Amino acid sequence: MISMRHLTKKHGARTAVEALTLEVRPGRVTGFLGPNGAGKSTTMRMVMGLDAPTSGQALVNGRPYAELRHPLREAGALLDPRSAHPGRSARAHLTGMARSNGIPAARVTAVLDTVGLAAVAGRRVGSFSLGMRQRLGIAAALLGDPPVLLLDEPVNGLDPDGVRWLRELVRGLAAEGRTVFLSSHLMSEMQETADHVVVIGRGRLIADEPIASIIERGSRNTIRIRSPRLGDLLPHLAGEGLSMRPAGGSGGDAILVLGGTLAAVGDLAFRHGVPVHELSQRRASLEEAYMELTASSVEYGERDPA
Ligand SMILES: Nc1ncnc2c1ncn2[C@@H]1O[C@H](COP(=O)(O)OP(=O)(O)OP(=O)(O)O)[C@@H](O)[C@H]1O
Repeated sequence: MISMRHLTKKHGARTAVEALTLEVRPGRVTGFLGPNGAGKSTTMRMVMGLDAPTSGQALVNGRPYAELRHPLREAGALLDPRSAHPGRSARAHLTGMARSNGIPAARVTAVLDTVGLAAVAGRRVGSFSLGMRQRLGIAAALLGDPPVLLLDEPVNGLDPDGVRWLRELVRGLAAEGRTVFLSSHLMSEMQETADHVVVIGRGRLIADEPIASIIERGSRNTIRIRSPRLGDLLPHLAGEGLSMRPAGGSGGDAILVLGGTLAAVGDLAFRHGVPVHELSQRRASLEEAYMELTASSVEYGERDPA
C-alpha cells in the first residue's frame, strides 16, 4: 500500500505536486496518468524517498521509504532506465544491488529469467537497447520480491511482444496481492492493463477511481439508434431530456443519443410503438475520457495559474 497525505513539492515558485491525498491499494494495477509535466515522476520519486516533499508525506506500507528496514524488499521501482552503470554487466548490476540489500544471489538469476534477459546477462549494460534497459530496470524493481512496485513509463522502448509481456507481468503481480503503481502515456495500453486510475494535472488530483467508472463518465458514451420512423421517436427522446446528434453515414435513419441507457431508450421506443432496427452502445475509450478530464484541468489552470 502507498499512501499520500497532502503531498506537495515546490521547486522555487513552481509547484510540481500540490496536496495529493490518495491511497494506492494492493491487489490491483493502478495507472498513473497526466500530461507532460503534471508531476507523475516527482510523485513517484517522493514515494521512493528520492525527492523530499516540501510538505505532506508519502508512506510505503505505513512508513516513509527512508525508514524502511529492508527497502528493496518492501518497494521496488523503475524510475530511470538509464540508472544502471553502462560499463557493468546486467548480472553484475543486479548482484551489486542484491549484495548491498541482503538479498540472496539466487534472486538475480530468477529476475533475469522473469524479464527475459538471462541470455544477455553477461553483456555490458551500455550495449543494451532502451527496451533491454527497461527490462533490466524491471528486474531491479523485482529483485527484493517486494509487495509494492512503482513503474514510471515502463512501456517506453518495448516492442509489441514486450508490451504484452509487461501487461501480463503486472497483472500477475497485482493478482498475487501486490500494489502496482504504473505511469504511461499509452492510453490504449493502460485501458488493457489497469483496474484503477489516478489522474493528475498541474500537480493536482483530477480523478482517483476505477477505470470503468472513468470511461463511463466520459461524455462520449453514446447510444446509436436506427429506425425507419426515427422522426416519430425524436420528440419523445427530447421529452426525456436526452440530447441527440446526427449519426454520420447513416442515410438519415439513425441518430446518436447522449446520456441515456440502452434500456431506457429501447423501452421508450417500445412504449411509443416505434420499430427499432438497431440499438447499440458506443463506449468512450479511456483516451477520450482522459482528454476530457485533463482538458478541463488545463482550463482551470489557466484561470488560476500555479
Ligand atoms: N529538479 C527540478 N527543478 C525544477 N523543476 C522541476 C524539477 N523536477 C521537476 N520539475 C518540474 O516539475 C513539474 C513536474 O515534472 P514531472 O517530471 O514530475 O512530470 P511528469 O508528469 O512525470 O511529466 P512527463 O509525463 O513529461 O514525464 C514539471 O513542471 C517539471 O519541469
